[in-house]
Amino acid sequence: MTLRADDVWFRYSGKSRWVVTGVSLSVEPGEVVGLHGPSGAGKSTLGRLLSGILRPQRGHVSADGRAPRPGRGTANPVQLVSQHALLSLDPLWKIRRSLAETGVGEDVLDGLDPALAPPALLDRFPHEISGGEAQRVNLGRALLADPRFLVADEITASLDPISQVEIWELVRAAVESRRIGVLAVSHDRPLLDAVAHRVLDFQDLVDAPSTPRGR
Ligand SMILES: Nc1ncnc2c1ncn2[C@@H]1O[C@H](COP(=O)(O)OP(=O)(O)OP(=O)(O)O)[C@@H](O)[C@H]1O
Repeated sequence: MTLRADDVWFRYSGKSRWVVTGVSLSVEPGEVVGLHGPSGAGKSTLGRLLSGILRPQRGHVSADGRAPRPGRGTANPVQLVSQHALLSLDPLWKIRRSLAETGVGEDVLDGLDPALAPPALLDRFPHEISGGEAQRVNLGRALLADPRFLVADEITASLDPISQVEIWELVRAAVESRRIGVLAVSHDRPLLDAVAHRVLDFQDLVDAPSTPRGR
């Protein structure tokens, strides 16, 4: 079971520049791989490709040999968690309902690991919780979907230091107890050095020519 990108090329429209140019990488179960690079390089785009939200125009993405697909009845084995936790939560739904969206019954949530479904937050709306709490809920929702891989895109970029530590402890616990693989995307190199087993530089992954051969 490996999350793989094989010679992946992507651009947002036919006339725009290629954002992801010939990228190959792999993430193994139980491994945290850091992805570092400057703003605008294409890290988030690669994260969306790896979680199946975007499809490459060339090359392949696979998790356990199959393309990850969000929203096809069964839970996506590659869950994406992004920086903007509050935007990921429906403002009209209580946290309980957002977490239950993963397929866990709303009534079952009270008995689950409080780290994933914090009891004090379940009956609040998103506007009634802090940014750190929202990111904890967002991460809990991704983990309740029982993924094999997590793409964590700047998940603590806008949080205070204590919330940052709490969130990364939760990720590391999931890596160790469930052996999920994590791609941790950030432009904060010291953070990646602290949380990842190895760190890739986006610039080292991209193919030198800015268009795929044969086009
Ligand atoms: N939905 C979109 N439509 C068109 N272009 C986009 C879209 N999303 C991103 N881009 C462009 O793709 C390029 C890469 O963006 P991306 O968000 O992947 O970079 P990033 O490395 O994650 O940057 P940051 O660290 O600032 O989040 C940028 O030039 C951006 O303007």
